[in-house]
Amino acid sequence: TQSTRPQRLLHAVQKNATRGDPRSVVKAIDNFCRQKEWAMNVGDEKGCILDSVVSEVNPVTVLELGTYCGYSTVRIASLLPPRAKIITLEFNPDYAKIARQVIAWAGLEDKIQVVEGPSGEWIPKMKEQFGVKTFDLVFLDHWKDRYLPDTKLLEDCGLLRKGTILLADNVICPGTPDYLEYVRNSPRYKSQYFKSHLEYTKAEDGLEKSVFLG
Ligand SMILES: Cc1cc(C(=O)N2CCN(C)CC2)sc1-c1cc(O)c2nc[nH]c(=O)c2c1
Ligand SMILES: [Mg+2]
Repeated sequence: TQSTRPQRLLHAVQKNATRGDPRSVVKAIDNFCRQKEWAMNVGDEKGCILDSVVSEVNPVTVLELGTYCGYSTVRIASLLPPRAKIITLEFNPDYAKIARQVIAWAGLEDKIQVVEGPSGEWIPKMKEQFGVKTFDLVFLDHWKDRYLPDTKLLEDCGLLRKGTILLADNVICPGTPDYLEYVRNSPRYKSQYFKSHLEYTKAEDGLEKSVFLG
């Protein structure tokens, strides 16, 4: 039976990365996507912007919407202080299965909780299920049509605090116009656009960083 692209990406990690070395896992995935097959990881160019935001925020509690194969999950977790945690939501069970193995190869299982299912159903359960009070950082990288409704849900569920940072991938390509319009015009956010490129291509894309003002 034919393998899937996430399975081939996992095999590239197991073949080329060192167990317990998150940066080698990130490098192995980027090399696979540059040399073999494009895949929708945030990539190294936008990944460096992600790294700088994570390092600046120094979050204790992180929410990632959209795990895919765990590339950005590993990238973020490798920068977190010892007791910090990241909860990552993935709708697709096949992606979640691969991500758990990529995360295990990086040796970051203790910092990461992969949760399978729709973000719209899990966000309202964050407090009761995972003992979350508020998130310090939210990385939106799941589905363009869910960025705005899930942001409003996070607000309504009291999961954002004054100073929480929302960082959104793909605001240009594939594009999230309704989300951009909201965070750029709402008095409750201060937004900033980081121009970059779609992973592994020359097409324009960027990250939008928005501070929740409470
Ligand atoms: C699937 C896909 C195809 C894209 C594209 O324009 N392509 C032209 C150029 N060729 C080379 C690649 C394909 S961009 C993109 C994409 C990229 C992300 O970072 C995503 N992140 C989260 N969730 C998504 O659904 C998501 C989709
Ligand atoms: Mg993306």
